[in-house]
Amino acid sequence: MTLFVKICGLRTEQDVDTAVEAGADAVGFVFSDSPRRIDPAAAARLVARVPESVLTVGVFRREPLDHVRSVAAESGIRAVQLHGPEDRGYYADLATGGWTLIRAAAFGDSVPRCGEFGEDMLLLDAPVPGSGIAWDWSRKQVAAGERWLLAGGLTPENVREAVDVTRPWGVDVSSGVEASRGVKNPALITAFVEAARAGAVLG
Ligand SMILES: O=C(O)c1ccccc1N[C@@H]1O[C@H](COP(=O)(O)O)[C@@H](O)[C@H]1O
Repeated sequence: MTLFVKICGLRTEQDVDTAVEAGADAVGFVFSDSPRRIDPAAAARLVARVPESVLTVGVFRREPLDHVRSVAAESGIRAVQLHGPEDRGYYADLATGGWTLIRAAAFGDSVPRCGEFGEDMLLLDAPVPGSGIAWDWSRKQVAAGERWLLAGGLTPENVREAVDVTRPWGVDVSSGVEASRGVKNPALITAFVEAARAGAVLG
């Protein structure tokens, strides 16, 4: 099994092409308040460049359901990642749209289980998403074998150790592959994907 790698917060053609060529499994576009925010029309142009084999993910934080549906439809993304307090009804509604669902839970929340809200993947993140601040990964609460992604403060330098310690199904990064806040560095994207998969022993 290969480690699933998602590169998030992409805003340019070069970002997308670099992530795809590096072998990322998923690319993310942020549609909520963030230095990485992108509008749905611009995202649609980038989504069109992404091969079918790579999952396109829209990232939302505390947005109304109708807004998420409308942005997801306009941009053409295939997965929705939610960072808010959405309830099971919210997930059930989105599931009818056919999107792959990713539920983000902050470290420190009650012990999360992948699928308990109907999500397809669970993302265990720092309390402030997209901050680039790492948390104590050794205290991760997700059971081995679940479809979960580790996120929060990952970089090309620390991702290997983080994977060895936590044995996630996948990893997700934004700040750690940037030259400055909101601006990706292609060399760091490539280095991150390579480092994440180098000698991985997965649980
Ligand atoms: O990146 C953001 O600005 C963002 C905004 C709102 C919700 C989620 C956001 N990013 C997610 O945060 C983690 C990665 O964070 P880091 O920068 O690598 O520490 C990842 O799940 C992004 O999708």
